[in-house]
Amino acid sequence: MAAQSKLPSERTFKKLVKELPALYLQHRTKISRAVYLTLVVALINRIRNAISEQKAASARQAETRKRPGTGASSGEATGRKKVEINREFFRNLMKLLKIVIPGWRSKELRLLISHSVFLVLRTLLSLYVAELDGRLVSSLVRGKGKDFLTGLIWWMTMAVPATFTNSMLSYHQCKLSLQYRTRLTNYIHNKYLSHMTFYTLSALDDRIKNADQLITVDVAKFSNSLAELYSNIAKPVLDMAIYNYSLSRSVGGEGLFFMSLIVQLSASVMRALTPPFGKYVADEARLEGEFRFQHSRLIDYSEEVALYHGHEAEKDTLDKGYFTLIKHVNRILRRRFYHGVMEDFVIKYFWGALGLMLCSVPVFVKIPGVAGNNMGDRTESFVTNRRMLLMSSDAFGRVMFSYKEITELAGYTSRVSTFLDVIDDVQAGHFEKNLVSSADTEDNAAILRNRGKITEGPDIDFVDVPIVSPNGDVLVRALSFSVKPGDHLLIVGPNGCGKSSLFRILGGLWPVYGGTVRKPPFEDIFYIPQRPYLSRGTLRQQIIYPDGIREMRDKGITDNDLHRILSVVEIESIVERQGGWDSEQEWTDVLSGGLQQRVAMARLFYHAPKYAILDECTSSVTLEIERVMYDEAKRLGITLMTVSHRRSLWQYHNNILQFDGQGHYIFTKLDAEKRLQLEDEKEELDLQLRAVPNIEQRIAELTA
Ligand SMILES: Nc1ncnc2c1ncn2[C@@H]1O[C@H](COP(=O)(O)OP(=O)(O)OP(=O)(O)O)[C@@H](O)[C@H]1O
Repeated sequence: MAAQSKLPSERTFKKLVKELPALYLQHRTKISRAVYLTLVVALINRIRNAISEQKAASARQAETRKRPGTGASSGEATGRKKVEINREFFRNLMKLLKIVIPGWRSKELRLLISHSVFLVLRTLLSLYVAELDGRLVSSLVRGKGKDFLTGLIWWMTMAVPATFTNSMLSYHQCKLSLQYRTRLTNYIHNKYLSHMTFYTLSALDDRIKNADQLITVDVAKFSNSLAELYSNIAKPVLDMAIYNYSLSRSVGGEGLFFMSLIVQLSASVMRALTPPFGKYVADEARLEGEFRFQHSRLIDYSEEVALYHGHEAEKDTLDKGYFTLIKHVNRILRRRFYHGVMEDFVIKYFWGALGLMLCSVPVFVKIPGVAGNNMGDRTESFVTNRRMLLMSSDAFGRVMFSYKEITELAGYTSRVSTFLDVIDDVQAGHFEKNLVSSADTEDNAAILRNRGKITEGPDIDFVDVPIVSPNGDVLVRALSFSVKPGDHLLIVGPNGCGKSSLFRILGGLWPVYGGTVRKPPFEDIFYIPQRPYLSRGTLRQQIIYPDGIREMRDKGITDNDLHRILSVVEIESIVERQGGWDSEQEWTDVLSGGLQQRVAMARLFYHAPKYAILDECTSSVTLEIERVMYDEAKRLGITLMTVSHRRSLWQYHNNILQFDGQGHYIFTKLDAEKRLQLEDEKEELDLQLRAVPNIEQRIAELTA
């Protein structure tokens, strides 16, 4: 409907066409005729665009009507996808522009304005230089030495503002790119690091694969591309307008108009033949991200890979990633090559010939109102016109080339804005992840559709809460248990039964699909995993994480207190060994697994929360240290929730939550009777395990 309203009625259109010649003749000067003709072309263009938009809209309507039953033709769908500089691109770009230029008083807008002032200044200076050039050559041809010398002095004088302006332009462009990047990075960091989005994006959603690459590389490329595009478009457009206006004064508006028409037509053909560079760029960035990710994975797990001698397998994966990327880049290179040949031929040679023809107009045709036609005048006007024409065609060429740059910008725009959209979506609680097949059963699907209730209270209480993994696997249908202060809870069960998942729900990382979860505020629960997280920073920061030194001081804790905490877990010597509290190291490399677990326990004692979740966090320490840790935690009044297979830990807990790995569980008191039962179960399991080699031995005997 919107497209229809843009079209004039057939009657108005016919009337308009009839009146065109009469209106043209009413214009007396060359300039007003040129302006008039340009307006007519613009009008025709608008009508043409409106018609094609209307056609596209009706085709879309027809397709929507056709889709149920017959199925849409995929060719048309891909065809539409190929047009990347579409409404969606502009909508996304506007959204990003609002972030990078947040208001009328922003620094970015001020930079943009002063950039524009320098752009205008440079065009005016170039115009003056073109005229000066003509005058200089003319005075040479006429043999006027004094005029020539004066011209030369002016020429050198103009060099000062011209060179300053040029440097200012590149300075502004770089500064703008930097500003855009800073705004966008700040905006993304604020979103990405709030509401645990960095976790949900990678664990609960499949849409964004390499957030790191998006934030570090793609945002920089987008900012660069946007800053470049402004100077690559604003300046040539301005140049074209000013030079064409000046040219029309000496070669006549009609000549210029017909030349513009031919140029327009060839430009349209070129545009139609331009491959979708935007999509190529987006794909390339994605493949680059995947390749980088594979390398950073190798660095993260270098020790494990080295111990497995897994370098050949890793090399295969890396080579595959690299060749996929290079295959794509080569494809783009080939397309760019053919496109470059066409572009050069049309822009440099075809349009150059047209320009020469235009410059010859004042020589062969007497233009009314243009003074003098002797040798000197002709030379002056030819030199000036040719220079202006070269600059104007160069400007037009740059506008044409910028189409390619716009498509590249479209690629980055699409990646960055998709990233922001997915963040919004995920923060609104909507995830997209490949589900396991069991998620399709009606019961499980019903669970996935539901949402439970989360309330705050002094204790932990789960009532009929399902445990569901991010890929839709229902591990436990309805879990109920509670932990009151002082009720230390032991959680046991086979691998993958959902023990850690329970904590992910408690920590608010995974959605609650049903029932009710009551839990204390976030700062009252502290989590210690099997592989403790050691941040970048000083040794002190490892103990007080996630607090900073200011929070530590606010709490009235000193380095001596930290020293005392370390002495509980018997690692106070590391302070001296590692070069003091302020020494910075890659702590995961310099501390052994057991030391890292002790640092994590020290962290727990520093924070002394109401509840602590200990997820296999003492697996690498001796039984003696484990006892010290548990005694100290209890002394500090911390209620413990432990996941562990270690029998030695049973004595520290008075409740047990036991999963069977089949979706069932028992929540009961961990008294002497239960301990005996667990002992029996464990012994039976050990016996079964011990029987396995015997069976293997028997098979070997039989087959021998
Ligand atoms: N981010 C994730 N995406 C998909 N599935 C997941 C994710 N995290 C965990 N799971 C799945 O959820 C199930 C339960 O995992 P969980 O970590 O709770 O096991 P666990 O009982 O703690 O096992 P373990 O004793 O081996 O640590 C497993 O099948 C696991 O594969």
